[in-house]
Amino acid sequence: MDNLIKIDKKTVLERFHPIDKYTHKGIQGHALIVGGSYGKIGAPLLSAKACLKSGAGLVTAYIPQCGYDILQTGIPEVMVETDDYPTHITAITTEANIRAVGLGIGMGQHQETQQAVFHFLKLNTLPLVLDADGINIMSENKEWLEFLPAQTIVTPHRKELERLIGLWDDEADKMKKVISFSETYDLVVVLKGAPTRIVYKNNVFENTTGNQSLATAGSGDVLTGIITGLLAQSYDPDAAAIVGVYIHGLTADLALPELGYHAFVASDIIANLGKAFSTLYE
Ligand SMILES: NC(=O)C1=CN([C@@H]2O[C@H](COP(=O)(O)OP(=O)(O)OC[C@H]3O[C@@H](n4cnc5c(N)ncnc54)[C@H](OP(=O)(O)O)[C@@H]3O)[C@@H](O)[C@H]2O)[C@@H](O)CC1
Ligand SMILES: Nc1ncnc2c1ncn2[C@@H]1O[C@H](COP(=O)(O)OP(=O)(O)O)[C@@H](O)[C@H]1O
Ligand SMILES: [Mg+2]
Repeated sequence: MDNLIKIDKKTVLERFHPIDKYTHKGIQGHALIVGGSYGKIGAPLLSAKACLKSGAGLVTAYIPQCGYDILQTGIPEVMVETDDYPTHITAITTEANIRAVGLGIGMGQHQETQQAVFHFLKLNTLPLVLDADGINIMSENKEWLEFLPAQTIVTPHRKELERLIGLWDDEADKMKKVISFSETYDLVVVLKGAPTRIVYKNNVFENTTGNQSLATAGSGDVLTGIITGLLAQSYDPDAAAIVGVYIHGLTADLALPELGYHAFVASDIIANLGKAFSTLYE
């Protein structure tokens, strides 16, 4: 592919914003993580934690009631707003002054949740990351793609992509279809995999960090949190995606000597975020 740009340290440093000495949490931005359902509260917990540990000043998780104690105990730094319903999300509202939203992880596709997404999208103008069931719900309601703000970031794995754009013949056909999809709806598409590629405005970026340790439950939920955290810090959406996938992959490379390929879990991505971001200051 002739327009392929490698995501390496140089590409990332061109887009990275070091944290200013005189910043405060208001400047660092307030992110909203929307997701979770009964049995899948771990997803927003991991995502919200990763979001905060990627530099967002404040993070609120919007989850169904059943996740309240879990979130508040799992990460006391994160604020929580709950839906009126116990097991899944039925409305998406917040009192907070939010700068970026990550939506869909562990959320399920209950009919009421789909309606909640519809009403949210009709009013929302905030920068947005859509993952997991956020993507699956769009696949079930393709006419809603029109409501997405410009440069919304979508982060499908292979199956989620197939639901969203349909099957492709081969790799070249897939990239052609994704580029066209990205242009039609003005989306930053993060094609998760080995390697992860990012498609935006006819440019294709390919990540150089990460390894098979990342093939573990919740690693995509963590990526959503990282990218949402960067968006909350006012990164351009394509830059947030590029810096996010690089840092996410780098955590697995840095942890490899200690954890190997087997013992690495999604929480280890979060545990290694500090080391990964620090390499950008060296
Ligand atoms: N602790 C929690 O709360 C967790 C909650 N989670 C939440 O669960 C929900 C369901 O998400 P999900 O991705 O597991 O299900 P789904 O979209 O049906 O995909 C399954 C099929 O797709 C494929 N496939 C999957 N990954 C692929 C990849 N990387 N690369 C390529 N292919 C891949 C694979 O298909 P196969 O290869 O077998 O044909 C597989 O059978 C979602 O809301 C999520 O946030 C999870 O994050 C886990 C931790
Ligand atoms: N073999 C691999 N090599 C590199 N990265 C991988 C590999 N397998 C999975 N990943 C990464 O792990 C993440 C998996 O995301 P996803 O499938 O959404 O997980 P989950 O839904 O369980 O959170 C993606 O960022 C993907 O690129
Ligand atoms: Mg996922």
